[in-house]
Amino acid sequence: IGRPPGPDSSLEPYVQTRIFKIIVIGDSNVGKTCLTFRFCGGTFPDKTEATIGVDFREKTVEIEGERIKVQVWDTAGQERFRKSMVEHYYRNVHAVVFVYDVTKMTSFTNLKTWIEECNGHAVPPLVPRVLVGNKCDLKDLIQVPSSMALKFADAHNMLLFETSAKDPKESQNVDAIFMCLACRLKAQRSLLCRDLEGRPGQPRRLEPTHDANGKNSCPC
Ligand SMILES: Nc1nc2c(ncn2[C@@H]2O[C@H](COP(=O)(O)OP(=O)(O)OP(=O)(O)O)[C@@H](O)[C@H]2O)c(=O)[nH]1
Ligand SMILES: [Mg+2]
Repeated sequence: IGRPPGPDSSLEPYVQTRIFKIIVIGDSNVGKTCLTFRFCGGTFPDKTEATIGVDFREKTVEIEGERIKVQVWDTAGQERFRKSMVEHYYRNVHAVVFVYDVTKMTSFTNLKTWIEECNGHAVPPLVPRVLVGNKCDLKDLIQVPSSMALKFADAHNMLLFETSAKDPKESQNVDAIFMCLACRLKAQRSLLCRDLEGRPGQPRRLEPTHDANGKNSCPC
């Protein structure tokens, strides 16, 4: 049982597009809005204002033939613009992207506060987290050495991406942040579905088993 090989339009009504909720967290001004804009819209915004509450952006991507909706929550970095929203950010989140600005050391040292906030909201350990150092185009102004960031990422079991929302040459790298998470989530969930399928009497509508190997083709 499962989905037959190849596309079959007669199955479409049964195959729901899955939605992965990914939140983007970090100090104000590190470039969360610009990074999410780059991923979802493909461009760097001319001008941004501090995010109030949350802005939703989304992009539908295809991973191994499955369409997945990546729903990106661009959160506010300023305390006064986020405090009433924090519970919503973390509810049913599938993955977390922590962002700092490579030209601003305080945005890096504050990461521990952001991680504490995340841990304080009972985000399950299976929820993947990645670390993003943004504004790498400002080469002469770098304050956070890669080695320091890498050490921190390792200690917190996160992958590190150093990139720039502004530099068009980096756009593939920005995409890779979200695609890597989407691939990981897909692989995780396919394993879960396979477990469910093994049990008698369980509905089998979700996903075929062959995706359990999806990990191998993940870009990271
Ligand atoms: N040079 C450079 N500037 C950037 C980059 N990304 C963002 N910026 C600039 O940094 C400033 C802040 O960017 P935002 O994306 O609005 O920052 P934010 O993290 O969303 O801030 P809050 O919404 O207040 O939390 C803007 O002036 C952007 O143009 C980048 O990769 N390189
Ligand atoms: Mg913003």
